[in-house]
Amino acid sequence: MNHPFIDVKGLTKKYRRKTALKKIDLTIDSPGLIGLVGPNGSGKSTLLKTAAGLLRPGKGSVTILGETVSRRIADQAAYLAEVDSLYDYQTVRQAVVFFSRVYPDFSVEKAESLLGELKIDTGMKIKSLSKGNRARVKIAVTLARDVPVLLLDEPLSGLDPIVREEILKMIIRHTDLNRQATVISTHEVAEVEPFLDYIIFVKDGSILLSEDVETLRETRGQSVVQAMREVLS
Ligand SMILES: Nc1ncnc2c1ncn2[C@@H]1O[C@H](COP(=O)(O)OP(=O)(O)OP(=O)(O)O)[C@@H](O)[C@H]1O
Repeated sequence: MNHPFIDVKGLTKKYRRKTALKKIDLTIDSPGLIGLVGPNGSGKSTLLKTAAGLLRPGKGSVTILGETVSRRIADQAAYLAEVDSLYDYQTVRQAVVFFSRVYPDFSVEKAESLLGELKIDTGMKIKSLSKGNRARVKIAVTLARDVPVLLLDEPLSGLDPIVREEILKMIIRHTDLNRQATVISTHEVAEVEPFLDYIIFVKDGSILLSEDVETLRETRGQSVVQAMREVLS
C-alpha cells in the first residue's frame, strides 16, 4: 500500500492560550514542489515543525509515509529551519562532517558538490560567512540529504533577489521532484509560482485552499498569485 508523503488529520496545536493550528486536514500524496503560503502568524512554521517531529501535535495526527511523526521521523524528512541551524565555531567543512554524522542519509559528496556550485570556500568559519553565504550553506546541507520529504521554512526570507533566485534554482535542480515532496513556505509567491505543483493557503491556523496548481488554473482560471489575493484577502 502506498502511503501519502504527508497526511495530517484533525491537527490542532496550541501555544498556551494561542491556537496556532485549528483542526487541519491535509494530504500530500504526490511528489513535487508544494508552496505553503499565508500571512505572518498564520501557522506555516507550526505546521512544518509539527510535520518535522519538532513539535508535538496537540490533537490529531501527522504521518509521513505512514509513520507517525516523532523525533525519529528525521530519517524521512529533512527540515530547514527559519532560524539558523549552523554552529558559528565550525568551518563549513566541519559542518558537513557534523551533518553526515547526524544523518545517515546525508551525502558528503553531494554537499561538497553543491557548495562548490555555490562557490563557497569550505575552509571558512560559519561565523565569518555573509548572510547570503550562510543561507547558501543551509540549503546545501539540507539538499544533501536523501529523504522523501523536505520541509523548507522560508528559505528565501530576508535575502537579496540574486541569492533568492540562486537558492530557488538549487531547490529545483537538486531535489528529485518525481520522487520527493518538497514543501516550501514563502511570502515570495510570484517568485516560486512557475515551479509549483501544489499550493496550500493558510490563514489564522486554518487551510483555506489546498489544490494542485494545474487544477487551480483550470477550475478557477486564475494564477496562484491571483488565487492568493482572493483567498487570503
Ligand atoms: N513558541 C510560541 N509561543 C507562543 N506562540 C507562538 C509560538 N510560536 C508561534 N506562536 C504563535 O502561533 C501563531 C502561528 O505562528 P507561526 O510561526 O506558525 O506562523 P507563520 O505563518 O510561520 O508566521 P511567519 O510567516 O511570520 O513566520 C502566531 O500567532 C504566533 O504568534
